[in-house]
Amino acid sequence: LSEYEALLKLKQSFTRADRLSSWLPDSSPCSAKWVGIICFNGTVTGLHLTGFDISGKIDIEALNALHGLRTISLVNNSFSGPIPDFHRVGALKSLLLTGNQFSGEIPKDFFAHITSLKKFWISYNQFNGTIPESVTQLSHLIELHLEHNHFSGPIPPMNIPTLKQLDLSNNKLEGEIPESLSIFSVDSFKGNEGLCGKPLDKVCMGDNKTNTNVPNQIPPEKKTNFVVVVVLGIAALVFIAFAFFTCKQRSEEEDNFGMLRREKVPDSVSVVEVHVPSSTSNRSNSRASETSRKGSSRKGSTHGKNGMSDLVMLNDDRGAFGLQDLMKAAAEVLGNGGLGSAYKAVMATGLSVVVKRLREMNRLQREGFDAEMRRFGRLRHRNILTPLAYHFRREEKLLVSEYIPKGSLLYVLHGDRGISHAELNWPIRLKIIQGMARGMGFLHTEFSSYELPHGNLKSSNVLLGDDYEPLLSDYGFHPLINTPNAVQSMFAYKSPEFVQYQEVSPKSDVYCLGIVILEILTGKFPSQYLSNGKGGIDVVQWVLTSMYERREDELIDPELLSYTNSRNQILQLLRIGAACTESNPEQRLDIREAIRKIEEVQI
Ligand SMILES: Nc1ncnc2c1ncn2[C@@H]1O[C@H](COP(=O)(O)OP(=O)(O)OP(=O)(O)O)[C@@H](O)[C@H]1O
Repeated sequence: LSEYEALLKLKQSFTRADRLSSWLPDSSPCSAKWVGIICFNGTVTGLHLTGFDISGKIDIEALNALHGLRTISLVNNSFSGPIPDFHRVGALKSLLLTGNQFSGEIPKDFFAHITSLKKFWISYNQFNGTIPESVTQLSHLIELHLEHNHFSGPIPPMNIPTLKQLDLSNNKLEGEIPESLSIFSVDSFKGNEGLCGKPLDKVCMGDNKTNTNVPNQIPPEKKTNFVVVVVLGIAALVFIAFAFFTCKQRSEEEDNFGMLRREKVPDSVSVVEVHVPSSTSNRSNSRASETSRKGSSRKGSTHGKNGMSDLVMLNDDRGAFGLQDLMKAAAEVLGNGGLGSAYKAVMATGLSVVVKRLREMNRLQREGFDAEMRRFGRLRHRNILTPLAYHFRREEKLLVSEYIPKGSLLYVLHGDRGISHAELNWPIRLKIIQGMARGMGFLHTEFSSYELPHGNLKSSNVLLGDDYEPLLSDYGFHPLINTPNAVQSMFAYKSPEFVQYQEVSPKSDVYCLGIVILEILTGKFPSQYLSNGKGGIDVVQWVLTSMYERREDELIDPELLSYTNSRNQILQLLRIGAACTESNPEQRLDIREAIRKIEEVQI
């Protein structure tokens, strides 16, 4: 069977499929963009029929003929009966069946043949029986949603390190929660009367029978665990004390970065505006005023007076300075992003700079790192922030840029609703979008051989100049970072192609550009910026649904609604934003098309 024949066969097995009218004989599912079909390199990789009100049978033979199929979403439809033999469809990564009427038991070995699964959602169905033991074989599983079914019996001893989301709530499960799952919250288990053990406050008694809430009593079989915990605790304390003394010694011996180190940077905060307590600030200020010496670094110099490697100036548009000047400056923590922490430093000369400590950039040795930095230093474009200087040591890398007083687009758009936000009128928002697009075009030319010429475009990395001309920062880091760190810290790795296929390309930058465009037009904080997805709004999904339902006006930031004459241009840009965030990179605009369309929008 060819792909189109297989899909038409599948459609025939459905009893209500009114919305699949674009699935027509003799057309190609990928190039003719059949609704609900996701393609990659011309092959069908996803079947996303969410909320299509379809019922009937699911022809597994037909699905089996789609060799590239990796994700199936039939969420919120009306399928019923036992779970189909999805385990016969090869290499599935996501199987999402939430919100149907499936019922009966899941066969014992169901998961043994489908070990590639990363997401398995069957919540809000009518499944019963026990959770099959074979679930423990899903070693890549990230999300497991079984909530609101009728599962009974014990939870299998799952020990899956990749598991990030677990919801077993509102079933009839009983017995002790396996210790490996005690890290999940109470919500993952609530609504199961017979469950006991952590994180619930029901202690298990005897043969895994539950007891009422007696949290302070330690049952005999737990006493050995208790001893082990105490021993481990002491070992951890010894280790921490050792690490503390070693670090302290090292930092005193090695460098003079005491001032920068003294600031305590909060962890796991995506954006923070932290101000140094005034005592520290004053102390730094007074030190700064003691000195009036000139910068100690010259362009290309690498060693300061004390023999310690110094700053290398990349661009002396703002005058030369050295590490000594930085260390004597008044410093303030700006935030702790994925790539490291950022400090504002005001030097004695009055120049304010941002010093970014690059935490994860250990892929290149000195020469490679120098070469990349020199590339950055040569960049000249009105929408690009060219760094001023850098510092390289194996254990400490700093990148110094000019401080831009208005701050980032993120702050101006979602921070306090002060004057800057009021100034974000339609012409200025258009100017920001067009400037960002030009900056991206420039980077895609300059770094055309890079997989990700920017790699980390998001509103906190778009700084706003005095006249609201946007300046892109934190670009071009891809060659410097090892992949696992890049995955954690660069926004391009949140693109759908990475989530689904672990692939990134210059089109991933287009996805990031699209997110910022939608953020600017809707005025909403995109949930895509958060790693746990909690908070903000999934702007991509919201825009898709509202456009599909012809309710585009609700997408526009209420603060732009007074620009009634510009409604069409705003909608035109919303459509461009949607085309940039298209989940299939093949169907997504490429950067040149995106720039051309963005430039066409006139006030
Ligand atoms: N040159 C600058 N001028 C003014 N503010 C800046 C400058 N560089 C960064 N900032 C602001 O400082 C804050 C922290 O920056 P940082 O780059 O550490 O965080 P981030 O952008 O959230 O994360 P990432 O490390 O992924 O880029 C952000 O709000 C950012 O907008």
